[in-house]
Amino acid sequence: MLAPTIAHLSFVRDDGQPLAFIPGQFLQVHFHYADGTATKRSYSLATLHDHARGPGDAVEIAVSYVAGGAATALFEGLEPGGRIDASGPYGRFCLAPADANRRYLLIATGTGVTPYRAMLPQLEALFAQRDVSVVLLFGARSPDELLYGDEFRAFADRHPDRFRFVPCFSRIVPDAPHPDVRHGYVQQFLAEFAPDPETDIAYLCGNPNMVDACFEALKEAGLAVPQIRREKYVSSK
Ligand SMILES: Cc1cc2nc3c(=O)[nH]c(=O)nc-3n(C[C@H](O)[C@H](O)[C@H](O)COP(=O)(O)OP(=O)(O)OC[C@H]3O[C@@H](n4cnc5c(N)ncnc54)[C@H](O)[C@@H]3O)c2cc1C
Repeated sequence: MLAPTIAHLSFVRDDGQPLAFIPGQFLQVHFHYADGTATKRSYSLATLHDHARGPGDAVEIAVSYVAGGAATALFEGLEPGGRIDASGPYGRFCLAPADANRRYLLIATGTGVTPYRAMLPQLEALFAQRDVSVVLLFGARSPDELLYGDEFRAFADRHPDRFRFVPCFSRIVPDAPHPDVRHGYVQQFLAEFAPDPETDIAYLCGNPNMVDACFEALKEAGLAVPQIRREKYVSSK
């Protein structure tokens, strides 16, 4: 468990092949409702590619349990070694290396942060190539819901001039928080980072209300729509 109601699940393909994907993409899990109707749900790939080893990694996702949810029931019933059907990768919520931006504003709530975990090795490679910095604003209710928080903090400590990790807790703030911790919703703190159409590209991922609120705030700050990339976690049922 990554958090009280969020599981990190790791799979391998039946055929033993790696799943080639671009960080930011998702896969779709296929299953049936009790009446036999086919359905599917999407999950962002959280896998950290090890560039030295190549794309031979497990297929990792973070699943937030939704009360009464059909896919939630599927995952809850899954034993270690159990199998699911999935297809992918899909999606274009990916860093575009050709972008000439100087800063990425990466914004997420909940499991919406998983694409950014997958992007860390790519960002590290980018830091070596050009003068680019990153601010990761991550909204969670409480410290125990800060998924992969230790990994993001360690990455920020390794790249203090390039990567800022700003956890925003809406309900419970930790005792003796890191100076970058904020109390409130992510959209409340966007202005603090002075979004700038001359330098920035923003990525928004997770809760649809958060994505819409940040999208509007970034447009007001002058960013053009192509500078604001969005992935809304809506159920595809
Ligand atoms: C591109 C994309 C990527 C996604 N990536 C992830 C991911 O990495 N991890 C992840 O956990 N989810 C992710 N989602 C959401 C995921 O696909 C499912 O929608 C979610 O897991 C709920 O599925 P379910 O079958 O359990 O619930 P459903 O049977 O679809 O819904 C049950 C009830 O819960 C409500 N509901 C659905 N989702 C939520 C929610 N998030 N919060 C509160 N109520 C809800 C529904 O309106 C419905 O009333 C992603 C969605 C998209 C479109």
